[in-house]
Formats: sequence, C-alpha cells, structure tokens
Amino acid sequence: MSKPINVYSEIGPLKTVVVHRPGKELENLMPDHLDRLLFDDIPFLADAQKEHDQFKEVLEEKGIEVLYLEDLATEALTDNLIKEAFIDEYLSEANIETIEETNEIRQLLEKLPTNRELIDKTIEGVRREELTSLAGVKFENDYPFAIDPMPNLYFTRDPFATIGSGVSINRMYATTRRRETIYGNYIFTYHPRFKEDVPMLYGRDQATSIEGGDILVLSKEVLAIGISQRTDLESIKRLSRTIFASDQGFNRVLGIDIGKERKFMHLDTVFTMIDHDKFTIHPEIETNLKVYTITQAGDDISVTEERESLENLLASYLKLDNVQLIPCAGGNITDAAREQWNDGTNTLTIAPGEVVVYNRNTVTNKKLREAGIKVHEIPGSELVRGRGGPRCMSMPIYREEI
Ligand SMILES: NC(=[NH2+])NCCC[C@H](N)C(=O)O
Repeated sequence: MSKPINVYSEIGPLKTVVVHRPGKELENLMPDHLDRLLFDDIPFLADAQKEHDQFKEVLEEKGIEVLYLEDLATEALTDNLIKEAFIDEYLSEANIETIEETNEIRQLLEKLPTNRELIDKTIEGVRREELTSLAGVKFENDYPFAIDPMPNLYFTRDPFATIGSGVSINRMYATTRRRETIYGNYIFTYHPRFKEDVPMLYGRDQATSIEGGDILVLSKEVLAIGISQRTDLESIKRLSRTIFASDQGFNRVLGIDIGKERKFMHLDTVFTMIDHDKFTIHPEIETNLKVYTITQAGDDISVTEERESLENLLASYLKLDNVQLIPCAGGNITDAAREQWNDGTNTLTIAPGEVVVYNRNTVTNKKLREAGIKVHEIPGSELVRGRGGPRCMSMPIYREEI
C-alpha cells in the first residue's frame, strides 16, 4: 500500500487535505482576551461555518478528499485506554486552577455520549459557570474560563506539518496554541489510517518553536522555512537534521528571515508557491530579506547566509531559468498592506497554476489571473478575522507527484 502521507511539493495536484470546521470555540472569544488568543475580532460563527463549508465545496468539486481534524481525532481514540490517556493529557495541559475543577471536568468529559462530543468539547473550552463545584465560589479575578477555548484550530496548517511522507508535530510559539498539537499527536500515533509508517520529524515537547505556516515544501529536494515570530532558526536546524537523516531526498532548507511581526506571523502570509515557477510575495518583506541555506555537512549541518536575491536563489535551487514573483496587490503599498492583512498572499495551491483565495482581495486576485493563474474564490469575511487564509486553513496530506 502506498504511504498515507505524500507531500513533496506545494503545488502537486491536491488529493487529501485536513481542515477544521470552526465551532463553538469561536463563541468563547471575548474582547478583553483577544490578543492573548491571537484573534483581532470576533467572527459570527454561523457565517464563518457557511464560509468554511464553501471552502470545502470548492475543494470537493475538484475531487479533493476533505478530512476533518475533529473526525480524525475522534477516530484516533480507538479504545478506552487511549481515550483516558487523551483526557489525562488534555487536562494536564489545560491550566486548570484546582483539583476540584479538574475532577469535575474529567467527569463531564467522560460522561459525554460520544467521542466526537468529547473532542468538540475539548476544543470549545469550559466556562466556569458550567461547573457545579464552582457555584458560589468567590474568585480573585473575573476570568470566565476554567479551560480556555482553542479558537485558532481552524488554521490546521500550523499545529502539524506534513513533509514528504512524514509529519512535524510542532512546538507552538504561544501558549494558547500549544494544546492544539495534542490532536495531531493522537491522530498520527493512533489513527488506523496513519499509525503505521508515519515518521515523526519534530516533537511538541521540543524547547524551541516551529509552526506549519512557516514550512513550505518547494520541491522533492528543497524546503523553505520562515524564521519568524513563530519559528526560530534553532528549530529549523533541528528539523533539518532529522529530515536529512530520514533520507527522503530533501537536501536543502532555505531559512527565510521575515522578521518577528504579528501582521505576518508566518512565511505563508507573505510568500506562497503557486506554479512551477510562480510565487506570491508581499512587497514589504522583499527589502533586506535575509536567506540562509542549510545543508548536510559531514555528520552535521552547515548554515550559510546567501548573497543572491530570492528570485535567483529560487531559480537556481529549483533548477529553473527564471521565476516570477507576483507582488501582493501588484505592489501598491496601500493595497498590498490591506490585502496582505486579509491574507491576499495566503493562497492554497491545489494544482500547478490553480489556487484557492479569498474573494475580498480583488487587486491581488486580478493580478494572479493576469499571470495566467486559475483562481477559485471563496468568501472569507468572518474567517479572515482570525488572520488566516486558505493556506492556513488546510493541511495537505497527499499531493500527486509533479
Ligand atoms: N499559517 C498561517 N498563516 N496561520 C495563521 C494563523 C493565525 C492565528 N490567529 C495565529 O496567530 O496563530
């Protein structure tokens, strides 16, 4: 049987992808805690779900198998021991204040009629008002949650990342997203579809952070990884060592330093690959861009700073005569800033030269069409409020070879 995971490019025809339909976790967002939960606004859940369903439909119309993270996580709980271990791990990382609360929440989770409801509840979070053990208790603060929600989970790109036939279970930068990686760990360890034969390339317990939005598989040999607010050069070195040792054919990692900024927290918010020789790019990162090359050197790796422009580096390492960088909004400063903020550069490529984008980024989408790209538009007025676009909302599991 062929391997369950096959991702050797950013652009090979997409066959299988993992998404998460936003759920009640979005109704646990509050203005006072948005910053910490990495949100900029509160989406209207019903509309966010409709938009997400449209995203799924566009993918399914192209014959792409759409898997839901919440289904996979449910199916990974194949027996009671695994389920108990999952609940234990979830509770131990949930930052619950007292033993009484922990015990009551454990009972609440165990009593849920189905494993799917259990998974949904862990994503949604627990309000203090749901716990009878807290009735009448006076708190030092008015924080309403016994367990925080995980509102960012619909950005399935980030907590784990598929590379070749393996998966990097990531160490997330912010506490609020760290628990999301529990699901990936259970899926790739216990789900019948994945449990055999999926090499784990990074671990959630590592000391330095790396997130999937920074990881781009440019070719069978070359990866690009953002050095960003979310991903450290140290993590890239660690991942590179494992990847080179895993003998999958990857022999070069480009570390692209995009600075530590909230507005472009991951490489894929400013740079994506959309065809054999075409990329989207946010003009703001192009000046003074630092790129490092990591390769195998004897028993270890070497890291060297590149001198060439990104364009030349891509052409040379991808063995092309030249490449085209398509600037967000055609490069106009104001339009590019607005459309990048609304994920205009965050394209999901579903086949060479064919992408899914938000309809709101009209200037960029026009430029993509002019460059000969086939563009599928989806609405994203609510989804975008979490600061992520089609690439962030999708984790490819299988791409055909190109
Ligand atoms: N791959 C991406 N660009 N993901 C975007 C994630 C957005 C999310 N609110 C965060 O800050 O983590």
